[in-house]
Amino acid sequence: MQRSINNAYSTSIETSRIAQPIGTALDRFIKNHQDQFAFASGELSQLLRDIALASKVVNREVNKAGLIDIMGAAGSTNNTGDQQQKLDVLANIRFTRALMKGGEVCALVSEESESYVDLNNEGKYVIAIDPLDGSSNIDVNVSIGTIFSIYRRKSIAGMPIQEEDILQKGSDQVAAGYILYGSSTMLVYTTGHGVNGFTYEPSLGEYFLSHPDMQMPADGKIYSINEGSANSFEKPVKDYIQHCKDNNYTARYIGSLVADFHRNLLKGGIYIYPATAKDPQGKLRLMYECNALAFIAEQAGGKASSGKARILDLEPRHLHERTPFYVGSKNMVTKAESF
Ligand SMILES: O=P(O)(O)OC[C@H]1O[C@](O)(COP(=O)(O)O)[C@@H](O)[C@@H]1O
Repeated sequence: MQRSINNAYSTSIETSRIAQPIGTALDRFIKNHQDQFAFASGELSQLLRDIALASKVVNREVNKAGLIDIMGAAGSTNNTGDQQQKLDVLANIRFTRALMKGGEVCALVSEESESYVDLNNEGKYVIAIDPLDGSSNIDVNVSIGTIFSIYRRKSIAGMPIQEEDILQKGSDQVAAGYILYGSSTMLVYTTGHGVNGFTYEPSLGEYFLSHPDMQMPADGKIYSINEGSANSFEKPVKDYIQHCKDNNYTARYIGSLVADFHRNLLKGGIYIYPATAKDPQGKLRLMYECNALAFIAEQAGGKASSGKARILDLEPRHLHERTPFYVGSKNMVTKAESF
């Protein structure tokens, strides 16, 4: 692909990947993108704006978490037995409220809710969200994130929500993304036409295009896995880790999925959360952690696998289903699978 002379612009690979200058405000970017699609109703655009707005509120809470009594455990556990952090609960409330008010979403699947939440029966979209991922890092001021997947409902708007609306394969996503609350706050998302990253400018309260048309290097030298659980890894995983060490790869593991994924997206690398004795199905949840990152990885030229199958082809059987997760640079994931 021949990059345009002025690198400030992302050159269009397909007509649907649109050229927009770095610094374009998110709102403008979404509008320009929508204009590419004659029949676009604007509801998906508004939904993306609602998510961006809620993330600004959550970002403000995260940034001042140390000052207000929002640190630490909420004293409750979520449906998969994770100790809920106060910020988890708050983030869940913020996103649920924003999506309820917006009106585009008929049902919400959240890590923090046992079953899905009916929002607006007339809504055309279903959203699966991990409001605050990596929450065990909140108290120690390590980067955390929000992960979201957007699907079009299958049943007719206005009708009661059906299981087919909720349990959709990752390949049915119409959009997906994450917000990284790190040294700077970034929103990275795809609507199936490439991946773009926006950096939040708090003094202006707006996201601006900073990483157009993100491409994941096909190869890398970074592997991200919690080797603390290595004793219970299956042999293929142990062999792949040894392969990484034999090739002098660098081990990097923040223990915050969005932060580890984002680094590998930019630099090349592989993130692995395999099956372990403690989590025989892996720890990460298919519907609101893995599907979104798999969609982004593939849209950026990377790959995502359960070790045996393409993540986006997995049929979810229940809301909080877990899966082993291998995601990152295409050749590294293929190599890991070969073991
Ligand atoms: O501590 P472990 O077992 O390595 O797990 C860390 C992983 O779990 C997560 O924290 C996900 O769990 P939460 O969504 O409950 O935070 C990921 O962000 C991270 O990559």
